[in-house]
Amino acid sequence: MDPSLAPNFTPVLRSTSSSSSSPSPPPAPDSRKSPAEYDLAFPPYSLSANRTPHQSADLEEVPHGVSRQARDLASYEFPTHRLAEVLQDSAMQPLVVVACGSFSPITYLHLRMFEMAIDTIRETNQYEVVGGYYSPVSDHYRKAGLAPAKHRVRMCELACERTSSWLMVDAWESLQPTYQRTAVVLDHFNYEINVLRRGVKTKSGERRPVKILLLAGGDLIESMGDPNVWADEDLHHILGRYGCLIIERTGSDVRSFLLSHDIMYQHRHNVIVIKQLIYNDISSTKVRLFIRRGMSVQYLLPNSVIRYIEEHGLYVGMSEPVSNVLKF
Ligand SMILES: Nc1ncnc2c1ncn2[C@@H]1O[C@H](COP(=O)(O)OP(=O)(O)OP(=O)(O)O)[C@@H](O)[C@H]1O
Ligand SMILES: NC(=O)c1ccc[n+]([C@@H]2O[C@H](COP(=O)(O)O)[C@@H](O)[C@H]2O)c1
Repeated sequence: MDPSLAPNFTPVLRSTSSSSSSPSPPPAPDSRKSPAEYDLAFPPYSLSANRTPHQSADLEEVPHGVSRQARDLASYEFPTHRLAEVLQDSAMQPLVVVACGSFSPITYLHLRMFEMAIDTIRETNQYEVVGGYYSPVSDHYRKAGLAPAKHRVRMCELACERTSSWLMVDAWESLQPTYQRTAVVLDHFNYEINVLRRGVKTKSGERRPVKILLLAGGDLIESMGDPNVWADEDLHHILGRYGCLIIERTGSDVRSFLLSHDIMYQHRHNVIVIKQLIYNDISSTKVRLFIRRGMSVQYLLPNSVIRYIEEHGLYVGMSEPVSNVLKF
């Protein structure tokens, strides 16, 4: 059944206590907390499309722990600590941006993708971004270079909490016992946000459904032309029911691809292409290679992620086919 049509909505709204002005004492690293207790030292930021363009977070050195998500489905909770509860401008449609991928490891490019997206979305004057999520793929996605999902989720968490004021990581996909297609992952976000939480409130108290958009690079979109990788039915679901924000990637001609692909063309009004005004081509594959060769990866990914990789000895002993590495 279409999850947004499920009867008897059960609103599960988070507490607003995190807006308290007095900072709490720092929690122990990796302690389990309820979503409402996340990041108490930092008030939630408005993600209005009209937010100050230069708002940033410099949290790298903040000496507090970053909550760790559940490591099994039994204790899983959808993270909402940075999901806006109230739409600031009722003339706008609320929007959540979701990036699916390996993130092995997450880099500054993956973080920049969301900032490029928010700038482009603001220009449309149609949407207000109320949340942004990474959904790292599970270990069942057999791709060379994947560190175990628990590490990839944790690195994304560190990157989000230490360098961003609005991004979150959802571990649901990574905890599934089998590989979940992207269409299913987007349905999960829709279920959590629009069915269980009934969207977001406007200032007058009315509830609005949230539009969910997949954020992806041009290479991922071009892979949608391969019927062995993506089913047509899934593409109609992803592009028709949800929608897509595509970051142009050096060397990929997204606009020609959109024009030539029948399903993409059919749903073109649900697709927003993001031009990279400053090209960023940081590649996780290259980062893994540098680590294996003992080279520096400083300034390619957040310090907290580099420290985590070192502490856990990630990527050091692995090997990848030369053809993989030379592609990037
Ligand atoms: N240089 C880039 N420009 C635009 N988008 C990118 C770029 N690199 C990655 N992406 C996008 O980031 C998302 C997550 O990518 P993912 O971690 O799965 O692969 P990757 O970054 O290419 O890493 P790997 O090198 O391990 O294949 C995908 O949507 C991908 O298209
Ligand atoms: N049919 C599908 O739903 C499908 C196919 C290929 C990749 N993906 C997703 O795209 C993301 C990135 O994949 P790659 O790293 O292989 O480009 C992953 O989250 C993966 O699950 C989904």
